[in-house]
Amino acid sequence: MSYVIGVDLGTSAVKTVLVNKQGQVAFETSESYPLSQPKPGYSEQNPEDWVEQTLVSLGRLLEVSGVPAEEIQGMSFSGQMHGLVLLDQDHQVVRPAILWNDTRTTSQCRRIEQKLGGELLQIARNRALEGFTLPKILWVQEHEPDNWSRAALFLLPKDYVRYRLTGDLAMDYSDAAGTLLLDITAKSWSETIATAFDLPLSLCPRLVESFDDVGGLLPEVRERTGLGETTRVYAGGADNACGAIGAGILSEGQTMCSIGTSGVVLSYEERKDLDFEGKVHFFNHGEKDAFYIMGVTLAAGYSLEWFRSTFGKELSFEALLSGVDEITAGADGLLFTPYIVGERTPHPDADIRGSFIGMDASHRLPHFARAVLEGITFSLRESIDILRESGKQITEVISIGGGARNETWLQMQADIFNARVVRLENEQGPAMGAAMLAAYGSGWFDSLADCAAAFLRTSKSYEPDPDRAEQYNQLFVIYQEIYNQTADLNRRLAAFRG
Ligand SMILES: Nc1ncnc2c1ncn2[C@@H]1O[C@H](COP(=O)(O)OP(=O)(O)O)[C@@H](O)[C@H]1O
Ligand SMILES: O=C(CO)[C@@H](O)[C@H](O)COP(=O)(O)O
Repeated sequence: MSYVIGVDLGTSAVKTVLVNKQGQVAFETSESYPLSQPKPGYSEQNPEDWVEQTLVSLGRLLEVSGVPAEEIQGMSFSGQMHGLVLLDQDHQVVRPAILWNDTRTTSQCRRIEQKLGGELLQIARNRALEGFTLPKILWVQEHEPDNWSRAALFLLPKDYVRYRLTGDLAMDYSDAAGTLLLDITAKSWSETIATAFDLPLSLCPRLVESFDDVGGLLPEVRERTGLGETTRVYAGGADNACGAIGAGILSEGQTMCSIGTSGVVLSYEERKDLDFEGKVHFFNHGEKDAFYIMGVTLAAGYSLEWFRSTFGKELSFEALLSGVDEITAGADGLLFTPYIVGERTPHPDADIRGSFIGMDASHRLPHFARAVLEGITFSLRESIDILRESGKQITEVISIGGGARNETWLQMQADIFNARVVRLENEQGPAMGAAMLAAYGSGWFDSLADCAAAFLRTSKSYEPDPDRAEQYNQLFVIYQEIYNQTADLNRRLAAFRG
C-alpha cells in the first residue's frame, strides 16, 4: 500500500491525516495548542507549540496506524493564513507569532492605504485588513524596534513548521497571497509595496508552487516521528486554498463554506481581471495559475466555542446543540451577531463587537445556542450575497470544517443560503487538501481535479426548505441592520475594554 500525509496547522489544533491511493483516511490525529490574548484585540501563538504538536501528531499517526514508514510517499501542509513568524539571521524566532485574527493593526492599515492608494488593489488585489501580514510587519517595525532590528526573514505558520521539519525556507503562492506583499497575478514579491515601507526584499522567502517538492525530512525529525527517507515533502498551501482543494473547488461554478475557527465562503474564480473593489479577498489557489475569491467571518466556530466555554463549560458541542432543533427558525425572536473579535466581511471593523438582540424571559440555553448558530450563518450569508452580486450562480455549497459536523447546522446553512448544502465523507477539508497536494506532487494523478474525482465522495445533501428559507430571508433583513445600529455604541465602548 502507498500513503500520503496531510497536515493542517489550524488555529485550535494541528490535524494530520493518513490517506491511501483511494482517498480513504486510514488514520487521523489531532493535537491542540493554546491561543494567547495578552490584550483585547491581540491574538498570538508560540511557533514552538506548532512544531512540537506536529511532531507528536505525526509520531502518533505512525505508531497507531502501524503503517510502515517506507509506504508513506509524500507529505504536505495546510496552514492558518497570514500569521507573522519573524526569524533572525540564524533562523531563530524573534517574537510570538501574530495571528490572522489579531486586530491591533488598524493604524498600520490606514498608513498602507494612504501610502499606496489605488496601487494596493492593483498589485495585491486586496484591501489593507488588520489580519493580513504586512500590517503586522509594520506594527513590529513601529512598536518593537529591538525585535525589528533582529528580523531577517518572515514566514507564515505552516512554512515555519515545514522549515523545522525539512530545513527548507520557502512560501507557496496561495499563502503569500495573504501577506499583501505579493503581486498576485505576476506571482512575484512586489518591489513597489516593499520599498514603500522600507522593507528589504530579502525579508521575503523564496516562492514555490503548493505541489513543489521541497525536500525530505531532517534526520532528527525522522527519528522522532518514525517517518523515513522515502517521504518527500511538498510545499502545501493556505488553509482556505487547501480546504478548497479538499472540497473539490477546482473549477468555475463551485463554492464552499468552511466553518473552523473562522468562517469562509469561497468560490473558484476564473475572472482574474475583474475588479472586486476589495469587497472580497482575491487569492492565488493551490492549483497552478488559478484563483479564488472569498469572504471571511472572523469568529465563526470561535463564536460557538466562546459560547460553549462561557455558558456551558461542562458540555460537549453535541450536548450544547442537542435541543437546538426543537426551537424554530429565529430562536423565538433572538438574534446574535458574531462580532466577538471584530469583523472582516462585509464590515472590515476591528472595533465592532457582538450582540444578542431580543432577549426574552422565556429564552433558555438552547435558544441562545440556536441564535449563535444562526448569527454565524447569517454572517456567512452576507458573503454568499456578495459573491452572487458579482455574478456567481450559487446553487450548491460544499460544507467543510468543524461546523459541518452538526446536521441541524447543515440544514440551517441550506435554509439560510437558499442553496443545496453538501457534506463530504470527510469534513477535514484542509488536511485532505494537503494530502491531495502530496498525492499530486508524488505523481499519483495528472491533475488535482483527477485526484479530487478519485478521493472525494458526497456523504449527504441538504435541500433548502422553502418556508424556512423565506422566514430566514425576513430575519436576515433585521440581522443586517444590527451592524449599523450597534457600530457607534461599540466604538464608544472600546475605551472600556480591558
Ligand atoms: N460537533 C460539533 N458540532 C458543531 N460544531 C462543531 C462541532 N465540533 C466542532 N465544532 C465547531 O468547529 C470549530 C473547530 O473547527 P476546526 O475546523 O477544527 O477549526 P480550526 O481548523 O480553525 O482549528 C469549533 O470551534 C466549533 O465551533
Ligand atoms: O484569516 C483567514 C483567512 O483569510 C482564516 O481563515 C485563517 O486562515 C484561519 O483559519 P481557521 O483556523 O479558521 O481554519
